[in-house]
Amino acid sequence: MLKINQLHKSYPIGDSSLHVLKGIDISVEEGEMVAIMGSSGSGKSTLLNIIGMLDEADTGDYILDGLPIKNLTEKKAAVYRNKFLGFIFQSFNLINYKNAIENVALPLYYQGIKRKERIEKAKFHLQKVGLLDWADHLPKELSGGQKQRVAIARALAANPKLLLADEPTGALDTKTSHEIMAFIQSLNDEGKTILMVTHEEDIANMCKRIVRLRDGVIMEDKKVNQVRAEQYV
Ligand SMILES: Nc1ncnc2c1ncn2[C@@H]1O[C@H](COP(=O)(O)OP(=O)(O)OP(=O)(O)O)[C@@H](O)[C@H]1O
Repeated sequence: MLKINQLHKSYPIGDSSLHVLKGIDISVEEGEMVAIMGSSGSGKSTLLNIIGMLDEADTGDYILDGLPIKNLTEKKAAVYRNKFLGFIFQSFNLINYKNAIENVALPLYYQGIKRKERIEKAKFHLQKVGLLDWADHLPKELSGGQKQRVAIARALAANPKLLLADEPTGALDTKTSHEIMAFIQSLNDEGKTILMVTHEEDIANMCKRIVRLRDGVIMEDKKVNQVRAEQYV
């Protein structure tokens, strides 16, 4: 699914620079569910943003689904992003003035899909996350867990090969976190490849593999016995 070789990334800070990723090597196969952990500032989000083609590495190779991701025009990057990737964020990133179904349908608009089909597909995905009855509601009328479900439905709408999640349970209480993780696990059971950043050890243990970063290098990369979230729901 993806292969990264000797990835480096620095940010300019005044006259000097901050070397954030220092030679990352990682491969993720189709069907995996991987947690990226590490203390604050270790480079987790930077790595996820590069994998998500929201940012670019300085040096190193990144191959996504057989395609080398390097020096792409913004237009081409946007096409690949829409085709391959779905994003879930800690703060949901829903559009406040659009209702749930319009939020879910939005990525399909960027794929050039006609309105009727967009709404049909959005309905299907809202149903999948159990929120069809809430289709007409604005984000402010939804609970945190419901907002994250809408965000997951939106991430799934364009049928991405890889789901990227940055602290998807970071803004949720424990019970809701477990409900969301149970749902994410069910997506992985269906074959979706998932990569998530988390601070929480119990959430990471609900993945199948944990990669630990420290100061921009991978300290540990190991398979784990997946804890099923539904037992806590
Ligand atoms: N756009 C940027 N410009 C300058 N420095 C940045 C930028 N983005 C991140 N950094 C710095 O790079 C380092 C790594 O940041 P990153 O967000 O990847 O860490 P993280 O492991 O995700 O941390 P957290 O768990 O706190 O979100 C931090 O020191 C951060 O301040």
